[in-house]
Order: sequence, then C-alpha cells, then structure tokens
Amino acid sequence: MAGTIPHKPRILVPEKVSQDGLALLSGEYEVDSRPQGVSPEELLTLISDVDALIVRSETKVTAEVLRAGSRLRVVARAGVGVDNIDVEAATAGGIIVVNSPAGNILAAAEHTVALLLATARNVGRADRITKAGRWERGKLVGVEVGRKTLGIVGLGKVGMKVARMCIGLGMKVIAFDPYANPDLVRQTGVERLVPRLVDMLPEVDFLTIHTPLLASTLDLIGAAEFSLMKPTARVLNVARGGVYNEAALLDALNNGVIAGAGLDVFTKEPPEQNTPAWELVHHEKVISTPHLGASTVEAQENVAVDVCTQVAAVLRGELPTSAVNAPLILPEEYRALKPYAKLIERMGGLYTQHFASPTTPAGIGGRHFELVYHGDLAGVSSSRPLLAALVRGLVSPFSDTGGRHVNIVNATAVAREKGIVIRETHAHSGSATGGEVYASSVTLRALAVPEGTESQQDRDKKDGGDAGSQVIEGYVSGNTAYISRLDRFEASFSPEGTLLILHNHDEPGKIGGVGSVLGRHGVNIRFMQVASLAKRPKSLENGRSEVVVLGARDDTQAMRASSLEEGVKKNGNEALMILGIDGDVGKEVIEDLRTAEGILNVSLVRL
Ligand SMILES: NC(=O)C1=CN([C@@H]2O[C@H](COP(=O)(O)OP(=O)(O)OC[C@H]3O[C@@H](n4cnc5c(N)ncnc54)[C@H](O)[C@@H]3O)[C@@H](O)[C@H]2O)C=CC1
Ligand SMILES: O=C(O)C(=O)COP(=O)(O)O
Repeated sequence: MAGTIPHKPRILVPEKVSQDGLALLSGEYEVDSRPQGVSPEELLTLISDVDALIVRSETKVTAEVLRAGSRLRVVARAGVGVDNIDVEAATAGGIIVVNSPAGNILAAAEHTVALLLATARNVGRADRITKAGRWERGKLVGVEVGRKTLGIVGLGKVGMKVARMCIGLGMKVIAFDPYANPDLVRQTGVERLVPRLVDMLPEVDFLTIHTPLLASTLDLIGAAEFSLMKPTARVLNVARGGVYNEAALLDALNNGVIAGAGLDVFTKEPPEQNTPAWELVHHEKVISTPHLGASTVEAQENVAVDVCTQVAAVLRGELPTSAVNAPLILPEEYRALKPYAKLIERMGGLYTQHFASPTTPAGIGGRHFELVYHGDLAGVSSSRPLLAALVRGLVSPFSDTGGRHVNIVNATAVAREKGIVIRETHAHSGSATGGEVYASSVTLRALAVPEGTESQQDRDKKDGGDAGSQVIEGYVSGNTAYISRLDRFEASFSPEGTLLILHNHDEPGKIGGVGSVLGRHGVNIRFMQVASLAKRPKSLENGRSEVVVLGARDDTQAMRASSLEEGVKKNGNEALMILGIDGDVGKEVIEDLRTAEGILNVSLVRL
C-alpha cells in the first residue's frame, strides 16, 4: 500500500550473546538484547512481533513459543545442542532453525580437561578450605592422570578433542561410540574402540561422556554401570544432564562405588532443591560448574558471529550454512522421489536402531551399505536425494538434530565423517518383493566390513561372525512406505511411530507372553505382526552398480556375500514379532521383554 513504511525486522536475544555477533545485525535490524534473560511468560509476549530469535541453552523454545511467534522466520542457537528447541514444531511452522556446530567445541573440550584435573587434585575443595583459613594438605592428596585410563563415551567433535588432549597428558584413551568412524578414531591415537559400553567400565580410571541427550542416551549410565567401575574411578559430564542417571550417581558417590565426579550440566538448570542434582552440586566428592563448557570469550565470539551471520542470511532470503532442519528434497525437482526418500530414510533409521543400537554389535561407523533400486526406481537418473535420505536415516537416531541437518548438499560430507560408504545398484530384474510385483522397491544391504577394521571385527566376533551383513527391503504403495523384509524375515509393516521388534523362538505361547508383559506395564499395542523366516533367496542379478557416496575407502573386495542363507539353514525355528506401540516405552519394559522366555533379542525403534 502506498505510504506504508516497511518495518525493520526485529530480532529478540533473550540471553547473553556476544556483542561481536550482535554488532553484525544492529545496523540493518532492530535488536532487542536482554542479557539478564526473560521469563517464559515474557518470552510468549515478546515473541509475537519478532522475525528472528537468538538463544543459548537457557531459553526453552517450545511449540507454544513458536506458535506465538507469528512473524518468526528463524531461531538461532548460539551453540551446539538444540535440545531446548522444539525443532519438529519449528519445521512444521516453516521456521528455520540454525546452530553453530563447531564454534564452542574447543571450549567444551578444555572445560572437560579442567574438570578432569580439578577432580583428580581436589582443586575445588582445596580452594574452599584454604579460603576458610585452614591449611589441610593431608586431607587433599589427589591422584595423577598421566598413565591412567580415560574412557570416552561419544567420540564426536568434543569427544575427539578431549581424546587428543588427554593423550597429550599421557593418558591411555579407550572409547565407546558405535557410530564413530574407526579409521578416524585409530588415527587420533585412541587405543581401542570397544564394542559395548560395559566392556570398558571395569578398566577406566576416569570416564567422560560426550553424546547428545537423546531417548537412547538418557540414563545410559546408571546403577548397574557404576557398579562395574573401580572404586577409585571418577566421572565427568560436560555434555548434558541425564546421560548419567543423577540419583544413581549420587548413590554411587555416597556408597563409595566410585570416588568422585566433575559435573558441568544437570537435568534441570539450575538444579532445584531436594533433587539428586541439587545434592550432587553440594556433594563433598563433586566439583560442579554452572554449565560453563562453552563460556569462554573466544567460543562466545565464534558462536555469536556464526549464528548472527546466518540470521542475517535468512532474513535476506538466503540459505544459512548450518540449518538444523534443512529440507531433504527440493519441492518441484524431486516430487516423484519423495515417497521413496521417506521409505529409505525410515529404512536407515530402522537399520541403526534395530541392528546397530548401543546394545547390539553391528555398528554404523565405517560400514559399507548397498542400496538396490528395483522396478521403475532402477531407471531414475538422479538418486542423490535417495542417498541423502539414507544418510539422514542412518545418523538420525544418534544425532542431536535427529538427522534433520542432513540434506542433499552435505550428505556426502556427513557420510565421509562417519566412514559410511554407500554403493548404489540399479537392478533391472523387476521387483524384489517375492512373487508380487510392485512398481518399485528398494533393498538396503549392510555389507561385511573391510579387513583391518578392528573394532568392527571385534563386534563381528562377539556376534558369532554374523554381524557382517543385514538386509532390509521395502516398497511404497499408495504413498505409504512398507517394510517387506527385515534381515532373514519376511514382513509387511509400515515403518512409522514407535515399534518394538522381538526376535524369538517360533513356538506357541510367545504372543500371549509378550502381550501380558506389555499389559502389565500399561503399554497399548497399535498392531502386531509375526514375521517368519524368508524362504526365497535374495539374489540381485543383472544390476549395474556404482559407488556414489565416498567414505573412508572403496574396498570392493570387502563387499562379501551375505550370510543370510547360511543363517536360514542354521536356524529353522525363529520368528520376529513386530509391534506398533502407542506412545513410548521405558527401559523396564524392554528389560522385562528381554528376559521373557523364548525371547532372543528386543529392539526399540522410533521412526
Ligand atoms: N557443556 C557445554 O557447555 C557444552 C556441551 N556440549 C554438548 O556436548 C555434546 C557433544 O557435542 P558434539 O561433540 O559437538 O556432538 P557430536 O554430534 O559431534 O558427537 C556426539 C557423538 O556421540 C555419539 N553417540 C550418540 N549416541 C551414542 C550412544 N548411545 N553411545 C555412544 N556414543 C553415542 C555420536 O556417534 C557422536 O559421535 C552435545 O550434547 C553438546 O550439546 C557441546 C558444547 C558445549
Ligand atoms: O553448545 C552447547 O551445546 C552448550 O551446551 C552451550 O550452552 P550455552 O550456550 O553456554 O548455554
């Protein structure tokens, strides 16, 4: 309308974010910076007329906040973890979420080392005692870290830096990360990548965790895990509160199960009175800091410049560099592939959670996959979105962003970082789904691992040599994705929502037993299906094949034939039970199912 003055876009910053970044915005935009913080109620009011929101870890960006932000175009996290932002709701509302995935990594790693040494040498307690006027050297004798063993859980960006620093301090470093790239880990000087968390616990003098907080890492270390550790062991947390179960950690310290802890993060920040977190902060054997991992001048400058540059880009209508919820598929170009991209993404997520969860030994890092397209799909000229969909699905269960940061531009880089190699085969032999014919179907095959990949070989040995290859097949019908084969079993279910997959002896009474365990826990079953051993061979004749995503190396020799048929011959008496569940299920349910008679294995899959 003539005479209307366009408003200057407004940016709300309800936390302390470095001026080095905000200065980049202040000329062109109206920046409302509130370094003292705002209450949740104030946020709901303030958000109504802003175009961009820049936060750190203290602001909870809930679905309600996002709905109230009717003009909101971008939410920027000046840091790594986006667990305080409802990314799903932002995506649904068309709001871009960006973060700074690398700006504070050095700071977080250095803070971990600071807590390691402070815990070893009682620095916090010594300071308090000395300030109180006491000179009590005899009570403050510490331990050395050199020549000691450090266990790292989560060898991502921070974990790797901590590993390098601690090797520099003369420590022996071992690690657990089923998704890490074994080649990269070896080059770093980490002595061993263990196949199971419990394998390293009795050995470590110090334990540090660097995973995101996810459903699969919540309470990863509890009473059972602490009980395996040395009474002299000390634990560190500069990742997220809740990966160590706080009540179990408190008990372990009170009962001398372990010797000490250095904690930067808590389930509720600041911790509330009369909670385990509160008691941990005040515990004699704990040194605690108020989420200071990223609080250095340099890190704050890095993350602020990084996200403010991205906010300006989004407000100008350009693409940000680190979108947490970037679209996988561009709308027009890939319309026809969209349902298959969804299918393949779900197959990737199913693979990781069914075959490669922390309690199963197959692993993701350094693994070779084959995607076989059958039917019409075999003729597609550009399958880049399908490859990106697979990478997104494979990494989503263990990444902070639920894999939503993976897109067709960066999928190759993400795969390379994890050592994942994907080979594509365009099969000409029609459908792979038995006698029935579907327009197109897809086979995902995880192949045996290249010679010399020690950690994977260890995993394979532990699994009786069968962890080498697994198969998932699927198809799309009426825009709905279906899984038609899960390893040795023929199935037909839609990979949606929460699934429980039970591997069991195929004997009468199993269904009733499982039903009664779930009934006891009040778990609602949406659907249930029994998948029997497949009878048909899984040949993939007449295909043309090309390696498209580059990973650690292209070792065609290593692409050994699957052991599926041998497996069928060996075990005639097995089935899979696939249950669709309403809501979520807790660890106790899984444990009860695992110990039920005739159940060989249980996996929880969230898609
Ligand atoms: N205290 C602080 O101020 C800071 C905390 N952080 C937090 O540190 C954590 C790690 O950050 P980055 O290294 O940047 O993340 P990253 O994504 O680079 O690495 C995470 C690693 O954890 C592994 N992982 C996931 N699930 C696992 C499981 N169940 N068992 C073993 N390993 C598992 C992944 O494979 C990955 O290698 C995040 O939670 C982040 O928010 C980061 C910076 C500052
Ligand atoms: O970047 C992260 O994940 C952090 O935990 C840092 O949090 P902060 O920005 O210091 O509130």
